[in-house]
Amino acid sequence: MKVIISGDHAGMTIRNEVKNLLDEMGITYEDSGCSCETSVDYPDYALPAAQRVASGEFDRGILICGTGIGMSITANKVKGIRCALTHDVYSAKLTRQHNDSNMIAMGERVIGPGLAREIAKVWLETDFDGGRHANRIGKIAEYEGQ
Ligand SMILES: O=C(CO)[C@H](O)[C@H](O)[C@H](O)COP(=O)(O)O
Repeated sequence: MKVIISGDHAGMTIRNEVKNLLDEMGITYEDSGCSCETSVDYPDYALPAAQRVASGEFDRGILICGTGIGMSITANKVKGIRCALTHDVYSAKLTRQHNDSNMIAMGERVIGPGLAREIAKVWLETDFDGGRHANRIGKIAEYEGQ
């Protein structure tokens, strides 16, 4: 699995924590987030990351900012992206099983690095259930014109 991780100036600590996790799990990743000496605009980081997941260059994407909300809104504008805002482990698991989410977003002003790591871990390890959920995702794709 290849993962792209990105984020703005408000998510540096969690971004680094998740990168440690990816290293420990032996997962190949690219960090396309800001270097963040100054304040930046999250769409400039969320959009390219989402496009690179949608194109198939990366299998999954993880976005980190202050709340996760702006980055998830942005990523979901890209055709083929199912980005879930996840601040608990249960949702992280279910969004893989039911939504086949290919991206998640988390907010460093909402949760701490320990929880973010657990969320990312379960999300990376959980498979899509398919079945009735595939039909539902198919309806989203149909709307997108895929
Ligand atoms: O929603 C957001 C991006 O997805 C964020 O929470 C931003 O990180 C946040 O808006 C940045 O706020 P700041 O006051 O400019 O640091």
